Amino acid sequence: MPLLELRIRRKAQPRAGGPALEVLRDVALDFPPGSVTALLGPSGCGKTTLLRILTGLDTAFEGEVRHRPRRIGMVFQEPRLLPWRSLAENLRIVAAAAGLPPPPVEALLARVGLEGWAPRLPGELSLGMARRAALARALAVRPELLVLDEPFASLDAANAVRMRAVIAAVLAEGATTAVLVTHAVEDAAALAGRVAMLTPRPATLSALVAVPEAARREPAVLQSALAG
Ligand SMILES: Nc1ncnc2c1ncn2[C@@H]1O[C@H](COP(=O)(O)OP(=O)(O)OP(=O)(O)O)[C@@H](O)[C@H]1O
Repeated sequence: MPLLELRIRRKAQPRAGGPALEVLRDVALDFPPGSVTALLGPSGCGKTTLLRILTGLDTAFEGEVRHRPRRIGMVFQEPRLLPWRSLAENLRIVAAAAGLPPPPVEALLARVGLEGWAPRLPGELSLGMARRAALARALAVRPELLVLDEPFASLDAANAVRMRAVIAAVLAEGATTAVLVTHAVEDAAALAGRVAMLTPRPATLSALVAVPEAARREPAVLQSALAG
């Protein structure tokens, strides 16, 4: 995968009966192949909007995205699994849509701690399990780019720990370029190679720092690097 280049000059959201809301301004970011980037920023600053532009879900912006890969795996806060399809079918459908042969469903589900769940329906899963199923589905497209939007939001402590371990294992393989939106410096320190920090809206890039090795043990080190 060549260097993925994001160049947003301006992104505004139209608002009924009022001026458009300027969400992003002058955000230029390159994503080297195999890099893991955490996007940090205050609530509502435009992180999800940036992800939607990066992945091509939103094309109504001024700027361009160069070398967007063909196979992109996404995990949204809402798992968005097809409710009347088994987990196996949910995985097969995205792989087929990407023009891939049937994916190794059992192996993918085992990887996220859902062995034996292939024939079950999404409604039988807790939020934590559904989020992990959504990750298995994202992996079913053999993603060149993996996008994780607040993967730990609203999970109880046990499920968050489990999700962190699964994501850490996937990212450690280094097979994919990844972008992780999170509020937590601790998660950025544990999982990412670098952090892109956004300002309040209209969001622009305020810092881009490599995660210092010491921050893996002591996340406060990353906090100081971002502040400095
Ligand atoms: N479809 C839309 N129409 C109008 N406004 C929108 C739309 N989507 C997002 N917005 C607004 O754009 C701003 C940025 O939203 P976005 O979801 O990208 O922020 P965020 O940083 O991901 O937020 P959070 O951290 O709370 O998830 C917010 O003020 C939001 O209300």
